[in-house]
Order: sequence, then structure tokens, then C-alpha cells
Amino acid sequence: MAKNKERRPLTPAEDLRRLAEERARLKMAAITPSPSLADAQRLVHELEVHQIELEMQNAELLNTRDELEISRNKYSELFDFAPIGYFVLDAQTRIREINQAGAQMLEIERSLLTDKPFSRFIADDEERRKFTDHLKSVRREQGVHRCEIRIRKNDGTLFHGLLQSDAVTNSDCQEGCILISIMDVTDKWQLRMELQKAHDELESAVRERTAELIRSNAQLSLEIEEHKNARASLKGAYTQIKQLSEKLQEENIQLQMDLSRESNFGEIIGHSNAMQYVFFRIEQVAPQDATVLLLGETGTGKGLVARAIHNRSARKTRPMITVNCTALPGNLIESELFGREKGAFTGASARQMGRFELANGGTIFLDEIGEMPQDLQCKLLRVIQDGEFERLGSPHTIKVDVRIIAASNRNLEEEIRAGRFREDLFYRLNVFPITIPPLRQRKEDIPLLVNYFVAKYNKKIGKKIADVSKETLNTLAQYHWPGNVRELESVIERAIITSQGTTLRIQDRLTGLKKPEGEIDIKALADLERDHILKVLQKTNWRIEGEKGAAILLGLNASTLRARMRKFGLRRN
Ligand SMILES: Nc1ncnc2c1ncn2[C@@H]1O[C@H](COP(=O)(O)OP(=O)(O)OP(=O)(O)O)[C@@H](O)[C@H]1O
Repeated sequence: MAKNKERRPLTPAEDLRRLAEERARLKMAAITPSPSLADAQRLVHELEVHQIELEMQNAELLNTRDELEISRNKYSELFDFAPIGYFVLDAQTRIREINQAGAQMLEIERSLLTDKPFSRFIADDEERRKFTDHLKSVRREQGVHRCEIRIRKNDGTLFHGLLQSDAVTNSDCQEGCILISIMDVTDKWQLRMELQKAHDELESAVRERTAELIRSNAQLSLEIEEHKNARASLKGAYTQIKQLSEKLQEENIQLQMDLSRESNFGEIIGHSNAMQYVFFRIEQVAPQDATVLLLGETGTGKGLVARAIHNRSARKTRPMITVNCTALPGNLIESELFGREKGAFTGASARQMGRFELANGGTIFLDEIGEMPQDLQCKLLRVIQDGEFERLGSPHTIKVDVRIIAASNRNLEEEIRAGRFREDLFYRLNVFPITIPPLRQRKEDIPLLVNYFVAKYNKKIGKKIADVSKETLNTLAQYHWPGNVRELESVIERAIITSQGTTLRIQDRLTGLKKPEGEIDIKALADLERDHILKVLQKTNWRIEGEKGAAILLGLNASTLRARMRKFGLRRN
């Protein structure tokens, strides 16, 4: 305690008490028996010391009070002239203290504000509710709390005040006091409002633009859809046009073929004089039952002419049976032509009708008649003369009503001279001969035939070749066509397959040497074939069949080769 007293300066009240106690003690001393002189002198001295002490203390106190006053003045200057308004509100929110800046904010004389309820200066009820809530949280929780409210000035104008409040714990203040600093943030608020407005405007602009974009996007999608639909309908229209054009092309092809047929002779194309004469001969003989002998090089259309004669005859509803004498194996020709009984020869396991029987009432077309073996030529002669024959292995004579059309690409008279063909048979066959000229002798038919085959293979292969250049036609006309119309047809078929676009391009090298015209040609070919077969046979040592046989080397089957050997009288010596 004594330590405490030394440290703390006495308050004026304590000091006065101490003085009073001192005086009382002196009074008491006066009552007591008078002290000795020495004592009295000591007392006086003490009193003087004390007096001096008091004076010094008093001076010190005055000094302190002045300092306090100065500091207080400084503080109140600071308090007054701070740029922020300070308000101390009591528990009833009346203004207990306010600084100069606070009064200036409200534009009211400072002295008039003391004890005025602060809520008077709040803009409206809504703001007052906000302020009340703010005070509640200040009292409930420690620390500084902030809130922004609108405050009304004396002249009724409003400003935005940012409040920072804290409960006052100072002993000078009564319970529940609150210190509030208020800053005029109207500028900031305005700025914020402007910012908010700009932000809102921006947002609404963005919204509008987005809506606009969505609208134009929808419009675009609509347009794309329309475009797609238009494209689809265009595509549909295009497909229709394409289909129509294809149909037209097909019709055109068909028309071309029909036209070719009309201006020609059914399936037989040709408007050359030579062919017109052939057509004339066909028409002359067709209705008759006369035997016809068709002569002409390979591929000139002898088969077509035979068919045309049959189709124009009274027998057209009956079959036309074709027998290719070269294709039939030598040992089977007889049974093929006249039929056989079961067991007629080894391997004849069943009875079989011959081609003559099958053709009964109709036509038999004996192609390559010059290839027929001589023993059969005799039997054939009998059938032609009497219409009779016997099946192989049967004693019974069969009678048939068959029209005979024979064909040969050989000169039969030459064959007779060579002893390979029966003269009597020739005269029986040569009742009504029709000679079909080779293609090289009727070149004017080439363009017509080319058009016909182009149309035919366009249709068959599904191509759209429409143009044949003059150059191509010239090339075709220059060639000597050893294979005749058959060869021309193959060349055109190949060209249709390989041509790109709509123009016919011939890939074949049609540059073979021209042969001399006329019969000499046929003869030369026959001789060439004979010589060639002979050479191959000599090379294979007359071996016909098997891997090393002549048939394979010649690209023929063995029976055909044997027939050719018979025809050419080729046998091993
Ligand atoms: N004038 C023509 N018009 C149309 N096509 C033809 C004509 N002449 C021949 N041809 C065709 O040529 C090919 C050969 O015809 P065909 O078989 O009638 O000839 P060919 O003289 O009997 O031959 P081969 O003597 O080799 O038996 C057939 O595809 C036929 O359609």
C-alpha cells in the first residue's frame, strides 16, 4: 500500500484531507502542555517545510490542470474538427455529444442538438428499422459495426451516411451509450448507383443482345432448315430429272433399237443393197417349205437369217432346233440327230429322241453342215428326200415333217471337189441358197450396226454412251472384219465397257492387214486353219487330248478338233 502511495500523486481531495488532518494535529498539540523551545522551533520548521511542500504541490496541480486543459482543448479541437461526424448517443438514442462535423452534417447548430433523439434525423421508417437493427447488433456483439442509412438534414435534404458504431465503456458515460462515427458517402453511393446503373444497363444490353442473338439464331436455324428442305426438294427434283432423263435415255436407246429393227429386218440390221437383197430372199422363201442353204463367212448372221425364215413361216409356232455340226462329238452326231434306243451302244442307258424328231412340225437348222461326217451326209440325204430315218438300235422307220435350213461358212462346191462333201446332198440342200455378204463388202451398214450395238450394250451394261465420232466410224470402216458382225459386236461391247463419259472410245487396235476381197478370202482362211491345225498336231506328235495335246494349244475341245481334222482330211500316216 505504502508503495502505491509513493507512486500515485494525491488527488486534490486527498490532499485537502491530509491538510485538515495536519491542522487538527496542530490544534491538539496546542492544547497539550507547551513544548520546549527546541520542540517549538522544530515544529515551526516542519510547518514551514510542509507549507512549502503544499505550495509546490499546488503549483504542480495547477500545472497539471493547465496541461489537462490544453490536452482537453486539443482533443476537443480534434473531436470538433475531425472530418467525420461523431455522435455519442445514450441508451435512449438521444444525442449526448456531437462534434462540429456531425452538427455541420445535419446543418443544425451544435448546441441545439444535445438531447435530441437521433432517429429524428433518419430519412424514413424503413431506414429507422435498419438503424434499430444496427444498434441491436452493436449492443449484442462487441466490436465495430457498420451500416449505411439515409439521414435527413435540417433543410429536409438527404445524404447517405456510413455509420461505424461501438458501445462506449467509458466510466464517464452511462450504461448503454453508443459512439457512432458518420461519414457522408453520398458521392460514393452515387458513384455506386451509377456503377450499378451502368452494370444494369450493360446487363440489360447483354440480355437484349443475347435475346437478339437467340432470335437471329432461331431465324438462322429456320433458314438453314428451309435451305435444307429446299436442297432436299431440289435433290428430289434433281433425282426426278435424272430419273426422267435416264428414262428418256432408255426410251431413246429402245427407240434407236426399234428404229434399227424397223428400218432393217427385225433383229437383222443392214440397209445396204446386199442386205436388202438378203431380206428380199428371206421374205420370198419363208412362207414356203423349201430347204434353204445359207452361205457366208463366220459371224455374218446366218443364224439370224435362219431364225427370221422360221419366224416368218407357217411353222413359227413349232420349235426351231439348231444342230451345230462342229460342236457335236463325231461319234455322237448320229444319235443326236436321229435318236437311239436303250442299249444301242455302250453307254446308251436310256432311249433318247433325236433332233429330227424334236423338230417334227417345225424347222431344223443344221449349222456348219460342211463339218458333217460323210457317212452321216448319206443318212441326212435320206431324211431330206423321204423324211424318214431310224433311231440307232431300232429297226422301225420314223417319218417326220421337218423343214431344213442348212448353213455353211465354207465353199461347199470346193468341199465337193475336195471329196469332203457329197454332191447329191449339196444339190438337195441348195434348193434356195441365200448368200450373206461379209461386212467388208457392205461398209455402209457399219454405222447402223454400231448404233444398234451401242444401244444394245448401253442398255445391258447400264452406260450412257451417246456419241460415236466420225474418226471412230472411219477406223471401223477401214478394218477388214475377218469375224464380221460378230467381231464388230464384240469390239463395241468392249468399247462400251471401257469408255468413260458419253463418247465411245475403241481400245482395240483394228490394224490387221486387209485381205483381198471375194471367195479367195474364204479359201485362204480355210487353208490357213488347216495348215495351222496340221502344224500344231505335228508339234504335239498327233496327240489330241490331254495337257500336252493339240486341242488345248488350239483352244478347242477335243471333239471339235477331231471334227475339224475329219473335215480337213487330216490323219496320221
Ligand atoms: N446383220 C446383223 N444384225 C445384227 N446382228 C448381227 C447381224 N449379223 C450378225 N449379227 C450378230 O453377230 C453374231 C453372230 O451371228 P450368227 O451366229 O447369226 O452368225 P453366223 O454367220 O451364223 O456365224 P457362224 O458361221 O460362226 O455360225 C450374233 O450375235 C448376231 O446377233
